[in-house]
Amino acid sequence: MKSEILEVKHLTVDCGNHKMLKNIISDISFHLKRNHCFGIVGESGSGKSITCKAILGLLDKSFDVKGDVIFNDIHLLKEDKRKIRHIRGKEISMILQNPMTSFDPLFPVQEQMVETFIENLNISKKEALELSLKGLEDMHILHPKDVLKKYPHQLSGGMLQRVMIGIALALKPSIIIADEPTTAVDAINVVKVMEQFIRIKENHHVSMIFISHDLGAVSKIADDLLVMKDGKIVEAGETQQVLNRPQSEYTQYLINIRNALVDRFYHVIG
Ligand SMILES: Nc1ncnc2c1ncn2[C@@H]1O[C@H](COP(=O)(O)OP(=O)(O)OP(=O)(O)O)[C@@H](O)[C@H]1O
Repeated sequence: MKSEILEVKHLTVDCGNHKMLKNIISDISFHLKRNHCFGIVGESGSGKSITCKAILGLLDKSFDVKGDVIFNDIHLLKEDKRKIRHIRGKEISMILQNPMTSFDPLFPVQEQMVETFIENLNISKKEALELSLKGLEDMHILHPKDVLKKYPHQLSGGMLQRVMIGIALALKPSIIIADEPTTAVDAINVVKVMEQFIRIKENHHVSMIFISHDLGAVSKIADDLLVMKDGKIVEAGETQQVLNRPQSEYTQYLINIRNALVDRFYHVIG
């Protein structure tokens, strides 16, 4: 078995038509090792989300995607849509920035979890119900039976995100892609959501791509790091090496921002 579970080779994304073509991602290559966490960091607009959407075939026709994305010997950019949909549901789970957009506001959480599990795991309704409860228990969510009966708007962003992580994990994917999973979460829940991710990394056999503009958050969890700016790779390497001996001015700038924030935090709390 290869040590890399996902390889991205020379990924390039352009947007628009022949009259006005805008390059968004330029020649990105990296690989995700099995049971490792790969962090992608960069400021807003650097191309982190478009990179992940391109990998998963989630970009619409206005985008032109070139390069190779190889998951377990399957060339994702060349496969037919049905197979990709199956891989996306079962093998690669994505956790989005805003959990509210992942749920249908009209149905209680339980119904949506059960439906997702039946569709992706081919199990009975009773088994799907049991798995829903277990999914929330695994996330250390208190009163899981009550939470299951709630509609999405009755839960906080942080709670919904933890439900989302519970669903993603219960599907037992090979890869989890988390795109800024703490953006829509309040400060107290950010810690809880980060704890869940660190626990997942330690206890579950899952490979992960963790995307954030926050170098501090990424560095807590990622084994390897890729720094992006304007759709290009600025720097890549083992996380500690990148943090301790940054080779580019831009990475140093991100480290300085992070250090200034930490200093300010300790100043405020005395
Ligand atoms: N639908 C679109 N059409 C055209 N350009 C787009 C579209 N979506 C994103 N872009 C452009 O692609 C570039 C990368 O955007 P992307 O959302 O990947 O950045 P990001 O690093 O994920 O930032 P953020 O953290 O704010 O989401 C930006 O310049 C953005 O303006």
